Amino acid sequence: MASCSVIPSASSLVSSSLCKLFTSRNSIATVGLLSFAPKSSSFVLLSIKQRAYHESSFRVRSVAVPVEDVAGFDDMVAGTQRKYYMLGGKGGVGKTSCAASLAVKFANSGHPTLVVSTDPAHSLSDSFAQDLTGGTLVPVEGPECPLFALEINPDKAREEFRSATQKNGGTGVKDFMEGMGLGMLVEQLGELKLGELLDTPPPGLDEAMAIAKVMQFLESQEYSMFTRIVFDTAPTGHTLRLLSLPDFLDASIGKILKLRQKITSATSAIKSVFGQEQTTQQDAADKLEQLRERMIKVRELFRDTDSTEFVIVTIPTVMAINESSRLRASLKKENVPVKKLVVNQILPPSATDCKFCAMKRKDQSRALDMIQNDPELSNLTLIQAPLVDVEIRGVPALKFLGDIIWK
Ligand SMILES: Nc1ncnc2c1ncn2[C@@H]1O[C@H](COP(=O)(O)OP(=O)(O)OP(=O)(O)O)[C@@H](O)[C@H]1O
Repeated sequence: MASCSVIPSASSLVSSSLCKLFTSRNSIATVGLLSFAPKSSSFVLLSIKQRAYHESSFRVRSVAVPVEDVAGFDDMVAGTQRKYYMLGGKGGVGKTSCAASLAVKFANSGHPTLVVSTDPAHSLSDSFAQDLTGGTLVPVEGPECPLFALEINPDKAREEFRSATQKNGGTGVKDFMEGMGLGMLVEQLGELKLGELLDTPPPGLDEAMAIAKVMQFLESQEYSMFTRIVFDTAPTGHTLRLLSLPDFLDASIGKILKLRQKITSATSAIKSVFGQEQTTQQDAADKLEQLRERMIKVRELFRDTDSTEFVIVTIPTVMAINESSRLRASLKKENVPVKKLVVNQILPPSATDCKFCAMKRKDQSRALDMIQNDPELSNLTLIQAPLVDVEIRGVPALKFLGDIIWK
């Protein structure tokens, strides 16, 4: 009977690829093993073994895959000037695992590092197996240099926008325009799409606000120690909307503010009579201006080739590769620097293959060929990451994955 290579036999374990997960005395470790049931032709979760350990450590079985491609980690780690890495791609391909493993690797290489999730569906806490929620910087236990994590709450960011654009909890364009002292112009401003902008904040805004918030944090002295910032971004669709958002906001807000300026200067004598109201209007205008400036900073950050790199993460399937190709094309159009493509969850090589694995491997190999022939992807540095047989959770497991991917 063909054996399934996803479960390496004991003899195939290579000592250098063993990962030690440190657990406290008598702790419970859960190890999930994937196996193949030839008769049912499906993967089954063979066993979830709960083991009580008296030792202070245990070993996770893992596959040894030769990684020929080099990620250029020496370049990534060189220098102490601050660098930003944004990891993005299709949903579920392993963005969080790759981002968290990169952050651990940076921290273990001497860089005080911050890893940030701007994905509305956060999974950093799950990935690090620590509670990182709360919207503030939380220290991650384990790495040699300080590693902090931050899960930005997109609802809060959205709320901030609403409060900046809506006066006294009111809704709608009219309230807002009145709040800005522009009530009389509501009818004439249809072409600015203000309704869309103010009532339903544009998609991508929460992500942009989240990134802006991080940059705000980083400007303060308190956070100046971080030399590497790793972003675990939301799936492709959000990223694309995020990229086009600053221009949209810049244009819309810019027009509103210019208009307001004109009217304010023309009627300043009358306005000064309403001292209090003018202050409120000024507050609203200041907040909008601040938002516009932040969005411009986000746009600049994404395009700064000296300090920023966007890393695309994918899996070897036709759908994921097609999406990555479109993402790369959009990033190129927006002048966002991309050099690397991580192809995650590649089946490890095997001398003996079950039918399912053989088919799967063929399929993956076809998908990998697609990358070689894709005009958007073929010139990127290809980093191949294996599918490992346990879920990547916790710092030791992330270190293990990071040492395979980031070389
Ligand atoms: N190389 C790998 N080998 C085995 N499992 C993996 C690997 N990479 C990721 N996984 C697992 O795949 C699942 C999804 O990974 P992850 O959360 O990193 O993806 P994601 O792209 O961030 O997802 P989302 O788009 O939902 O945020 C997780 O259970 C993770 O442990």
